[in-house]
Amino acid sequence: MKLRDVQVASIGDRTTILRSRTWDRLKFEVEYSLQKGTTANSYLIQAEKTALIDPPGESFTKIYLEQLQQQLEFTQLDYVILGHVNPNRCVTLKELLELAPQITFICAKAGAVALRAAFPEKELKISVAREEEVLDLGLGHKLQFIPVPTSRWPDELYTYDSLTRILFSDKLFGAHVCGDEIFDEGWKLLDEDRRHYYDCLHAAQSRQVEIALNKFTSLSVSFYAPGHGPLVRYSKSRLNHDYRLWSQQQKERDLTVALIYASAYGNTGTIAQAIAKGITKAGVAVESINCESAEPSEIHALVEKCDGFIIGSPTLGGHMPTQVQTALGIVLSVAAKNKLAGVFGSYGWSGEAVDEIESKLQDAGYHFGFDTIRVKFKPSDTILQQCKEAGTDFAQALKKAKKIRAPRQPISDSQIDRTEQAVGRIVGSLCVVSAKRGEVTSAMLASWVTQASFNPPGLTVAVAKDRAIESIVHTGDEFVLNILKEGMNLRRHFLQPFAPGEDRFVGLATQASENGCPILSDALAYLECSVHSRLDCGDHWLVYAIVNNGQMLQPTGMTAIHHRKSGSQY
Ligand SMILES: Cc1cc2nc3c(=O)[nH]c(=O)nc-3n(C[C@H](O)[C@H](O)[C@H](O)COP(=O)(O)O)c2cc1C
Repeated sequence: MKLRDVQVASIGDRTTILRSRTWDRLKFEVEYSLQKGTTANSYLIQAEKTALIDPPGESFTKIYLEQLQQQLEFTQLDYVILGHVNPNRCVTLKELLELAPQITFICAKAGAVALRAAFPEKELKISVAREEEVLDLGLGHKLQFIPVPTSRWPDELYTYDSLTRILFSDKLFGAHVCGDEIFDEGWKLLDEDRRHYYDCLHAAQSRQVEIALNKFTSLSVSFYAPGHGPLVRYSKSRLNHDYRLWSQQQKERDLTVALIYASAYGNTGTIAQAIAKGITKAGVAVESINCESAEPSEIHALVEKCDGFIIGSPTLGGHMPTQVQTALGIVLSVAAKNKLAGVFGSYGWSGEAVDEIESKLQDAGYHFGFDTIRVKFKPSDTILQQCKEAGTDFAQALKKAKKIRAPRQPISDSQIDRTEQAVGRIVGSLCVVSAKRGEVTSAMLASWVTQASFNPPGLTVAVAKDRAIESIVHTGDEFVLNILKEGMNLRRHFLQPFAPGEDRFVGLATQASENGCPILSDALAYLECSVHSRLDCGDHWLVYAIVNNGQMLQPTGMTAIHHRKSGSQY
């Protein structure tokens, strides 16, 4: 199998897709954590004028430009339309400009600022896209532009071709999966990837996503052409509906965290995304604000209404950027002292910005929901997992505080729900699920385990959505189910609280299984499993796994069983 290539296909009148494909994980960002590769989709419209939409980032620069050269004469390229501008994409743009210096860039206003900053030495031709304007490429191809600024991409821009009725939707409706299918014929299999993509990229800006969705309701769209993954034709209305539903669900959460950050080169942004994922998976909403593009009044309003806030900043020239300084000033003057705080940031060598934010918040008397996160340059996969867990800890602390603040109801025996008592009579085998994906290892105690099929041999485990291990037991992942022996004390070990990223196997005898996940040597038996699918069950994922291999570790002994008084607890 090729590791990277560019697939080219016609998708409409004079319209070609160039899909830069990788079957490997592209980057260490949470959005790629399902490790199914991705495609960076670029589009070419060749009418009387020629327009290229969204060239990929530097991972594909060379192979992409080679393919593009086979589709056109570079001297004939009139426009390059940018759904958003980032440093990664600018690497490709730089080479493209060498080959086609005549091009005019079309992007949103914030994109124009970013482009000029990326190429200070060049006299770029830039046309700022405005909603009411139409770009006529000739032969019926009239392009309409839809600026949809969000906190993560203040320069986000969609493009609509009124002839083919394709909506080029950049970050909206994508998925990080790689394959040969250009369209979404197999969309039912994409559910988990699409949801993961939404959770990573859009859940923390769901308000803006709703505004974006409303911006093209009046357009008749034949299909959506996103920046990543399959084109959306067969599941167009379903995905639109899902995005609305997921955004609505974010709005209905009881608790909200304000995530306020800036990121010049993307590293602090990557950390922010991991923290946000950890918070949202615990059922708490995140509203993110990019200090560089937000109005002070917007920051003020969010800080006032949020239940907790987290501030992130890079260190540049020994300081935090002025926009972060302004935001910090607003936070210090507006946020009530009982709001939970958090600080994070990427730095190169000295990291003054994070220290300064932390000490100012400390001096002002705020309590912190996690230990301040300092990351040297780019976060690794292990660090991202820690950031996610820190986010989950933060969300759990907020939920706990809310419960404490709620007035206590006097409890009498008669009020204990009889149904709960009855549900509590369901028992399960006490097990430890251990999983490893790349560098990341995790484990959890599980008693909601049961055999689910004979052929293939299969079982289900219910995993609470806010468990650290949840993010590494997706479809296709592997784990070991360690079945505990009655009378052993392993249970107590796994019940203790673990800090984000802490090794959960310290002090325990373990051995590696064939699938790489730790086996507890003191377990009664173990099973090596691969995750077949996951069912969304309220606050838990029901993970169905196929057993590939298993062994008794002790010839005698009974399975430990967990008896409960109530179905409202494990
Ligand atoms: C112009 C410039 C100045 C920097 N100054 C500092 C500094 O004073 N101290 C430090 O620890 N890192 C410094 N760095 C490193 C950045 O903090 C580091 O690259 C960080 O990952 C940037 O985060 P971001 O990608 O979120 O913008 C500097 C980087 C640049 C480009």
